Amino acid sequence: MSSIIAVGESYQKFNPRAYLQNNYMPPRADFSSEDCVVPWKLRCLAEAFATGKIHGHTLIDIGTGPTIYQLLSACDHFEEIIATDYLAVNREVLRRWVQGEPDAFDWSPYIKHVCRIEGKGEQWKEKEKKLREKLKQILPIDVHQPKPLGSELCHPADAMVSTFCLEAVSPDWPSFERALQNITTLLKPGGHFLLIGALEESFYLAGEAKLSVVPVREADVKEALAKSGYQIHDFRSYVMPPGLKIGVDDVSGVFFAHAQKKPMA
Ligand SMILES: C[S@@+](CC[C@H](N)C(=O)[O-])C[C@H]1O[C@@H](n2cnc3c(N)ncnc32)[C@H](O)[C@@H]1O
Ligand SMILES: O=[N+]([O-])c1ccc2c(c1)CN[C@@H](CO)C2
Repeated sequence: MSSIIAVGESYQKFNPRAYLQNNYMPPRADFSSEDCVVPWKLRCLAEAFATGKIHGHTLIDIGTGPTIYQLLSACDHFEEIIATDYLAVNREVLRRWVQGEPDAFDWSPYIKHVCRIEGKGEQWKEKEKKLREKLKQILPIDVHQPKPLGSELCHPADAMVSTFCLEAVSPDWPSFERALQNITTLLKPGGHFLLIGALEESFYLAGEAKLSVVPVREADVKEALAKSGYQIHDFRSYVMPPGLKIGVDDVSGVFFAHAQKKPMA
């Protein structure tokens, strides 16, 4: 288990601002082309919610980090959104965005893009206000614990999202699969799960921190989801173009999975 402790220690140096700079600013955050990675991720999420299949009272995001893009299409379909992260610094970054602090990261290009692709004529300031109102809890989490939230969550969530967390916090494959089992206890039977992650990545940088990543392939993710009792509705992969391999990691691509936890047998 010491390797899980080593992962936790490596995250103490995680710098949210550097992480945001590396992954959520140009060139990776280029909205001029649908071929760019960030528009691809936002489109996967918008299309999943546009099916109308994913709705309910509470959605939980696992390993939210300092980002909110992954919640922009979700916020129209839930009353309450619970964000979670292992690091207090990330929970604080989220709180500052929710409170509209002037020095918070500017997500407006993302919010404008999602309003555009959703095509509902929603004003971006409305969507920003709606997400801030629904982001009611920002909780500590450790996906390596059988009860990742401790005793915090009183009843299972109606839906779950997780982006770039499991493979970035698991020292090896068995640990990834155990973490997936652990977070699956937070989702109600029949609940939908949207999972985004890195393909065949072994490290990424976040300021002083160099984080180890367990390299995963499409087949591994599909197998882990099946073993954790999910039916897969949609699975897509994005190949990282050379121009977006900028030295902040060695990621080969990004996967998107829309899965549903099978009802109790
Ligand atoms: C690569 S970042 C992903 C952030 C964000 N979801 C995104 O899409 O960019 C991984 C996140 O996992 C968090 N994390 C680290 N150890 C964790 C653990 N044991 N359980 C849950 N989250 C953890 C980190 O604090 C970090 O915010
Ligand atoms: O291309 N992207 O949009 C993007 C966004 C976030 C992350 C990556 C790539 C690759 N590294 C992961 C951490 O394992 C985080």
